[in-house]
Amino acid sequence: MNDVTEPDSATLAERAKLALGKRNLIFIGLMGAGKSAIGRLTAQALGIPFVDSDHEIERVSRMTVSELFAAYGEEEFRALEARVLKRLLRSGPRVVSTGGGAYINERSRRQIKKGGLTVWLNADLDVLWERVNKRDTRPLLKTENPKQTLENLMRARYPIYAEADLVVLSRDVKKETMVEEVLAAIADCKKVEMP
Ligand SMILES: Nc1ncnc2c1ncn2[C@@H]1O[C@H](COP(=O)(O)OP(=O)(O)O)[C@@H](O)[C@H]1O
Ligand SMILES: O=C(O)C1=C[C@@H](OP(=O)(O)O)[C@@H](O)[C@H](O)C1
Ligand SMILES: [Mg+2]
Repeated sequence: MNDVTEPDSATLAERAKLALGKRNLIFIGLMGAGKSAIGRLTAQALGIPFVDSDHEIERVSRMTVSELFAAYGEEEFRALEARVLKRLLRSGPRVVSTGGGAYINERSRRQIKKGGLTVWLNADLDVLWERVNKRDTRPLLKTENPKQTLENLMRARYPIYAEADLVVLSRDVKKETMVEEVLAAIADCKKVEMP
């Protein structure tokens, strides 16, 4: 028999890394989708650096995301986020987890699209809610009815997230399973890296 029928001896992570090439892998999606957690584990599996844009924003500003929203408002936060993302995406390959609103901002979205391969962690409302209601670190959810706010954000944002190169369904399975699905999506990605 010829080579075509032989099993691929390279591991999933190796195949994903090869397919990614020099591009960044950029996680997008709503709060609670798992961008920060799954992004970090995916970077480990790929053996490339990881950075979370919210952490980087907090590091350079020496303020938390909540403090930034309270002191300067969302518009200023988005401007800072766009500047930070531009710098983080300059060289690859690395895994970049963004905050949920980054891809919704036109300027950041342009940079993200230019900056690498995007993967949308798509999750349903109950999964997201179960995860985000345990913490109060998300200023946009400090409303009278945060679950309704989350649902409104889903309606407004999901058509935009859908522009991502890859989509993986985020749900209550082991994080390692999520990572494997992300790696498989990258490895199977037909979009060829441009030189
Ligand atoms: N597959 C998963 N199973 C269980 N918990 C998860 C999973 N993915 C993420 N989480 C948890 O959900 C919470 C939100 O995840 P996080 O990575 O902060 O999301 P995001 O950065 O998209 O807002 C964290 O406590 C994280 O550990
Ligand atoms: O959805 C958003 O607009 C935001 C999501 C947050 O990040 P996570 O998606 O990692 O929670 C953080 O950037 C900020 O609170 C705003
Ligand atoms: Mg996050």
